[in-house]
Amino acid sequence: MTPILEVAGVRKTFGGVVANNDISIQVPPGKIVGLIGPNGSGKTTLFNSIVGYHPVDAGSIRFDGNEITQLRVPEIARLGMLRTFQQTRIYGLMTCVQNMQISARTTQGAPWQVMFNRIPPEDTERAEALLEFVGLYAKRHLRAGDLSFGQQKLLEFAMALMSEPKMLLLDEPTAGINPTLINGLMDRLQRVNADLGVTLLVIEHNMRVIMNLAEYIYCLAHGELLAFGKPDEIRNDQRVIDAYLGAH
Ligand SMILES: Nc1ncnc2c1ncn2[C@@H]1O[C@H](COP(=O)(O)OP(=O)(O)OP(=O)(O)O)[C@@H](O)[C@H]1O
Repeated sequence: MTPILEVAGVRKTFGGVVANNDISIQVPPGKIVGLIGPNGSGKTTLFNSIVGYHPVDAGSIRFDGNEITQLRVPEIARLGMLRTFQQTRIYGLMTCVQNMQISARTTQGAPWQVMFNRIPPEDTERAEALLEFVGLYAKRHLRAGDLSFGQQKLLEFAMALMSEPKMLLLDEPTAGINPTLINGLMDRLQRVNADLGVTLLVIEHNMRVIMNLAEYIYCLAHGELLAFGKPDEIRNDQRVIDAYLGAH
């Protein structure tokens, strides 16, 4: 099966720090793939390279049949790939619905124009349906800044779905989420994948979550690709265990 995302030999340095060295990963369409590794192993840097946040030093990145190595964030987003963040990026003074409307494909101009422009009714309908999907419908008219951190992450996830992406890169979706809400979030991620057909690449430190969610897992350590396999293979891989325990 042709991968929807193909990263080949990517290298990214910051001054003397080699954050990613010769990283190659492939994500098949319609799958959930995990990206794990100890703190500082280069996971977020790889996400940033993939979505065009910064140029890479070497290597190539292809998405959905397009060479995207030289493209920047808005162009890659238009092709259907978005990322979410460890720390949420929402507009705290705007309501949940307004945050959603900003993320709609049809919205033009600066975010605050959402408050003044006529919003297509279908955008509002879709916004409310997605807020329902993530369990925030009752809070749709509250200011986003008044939500808990976990709820803000759900809002950010719903915002990412507003533009009907083909693929989402999720950076620690369960971090900071109340443990009792984590199962509900996992269920929603699985439904987005199965029902909407969105391919997911997920950075996650919660091993229970990623082992249950992902069909395949890549593990980075010290900026290098350390291991790749099914969850059971990764769980039992001595190199992975050593990397997490701090052995070199
Ligand atoms: N903008 C930057 N400038 C300088 N160094 C950076 C920058 N971004 C990342 N690094 C360095 O690159 C390395 C990889 O960092 P990165 O954030 O990609 O790791 P990570 O695996 O996502 O870590 P965490 O799990 O803690 O989020 C680290 O040594 C980090 O300090």
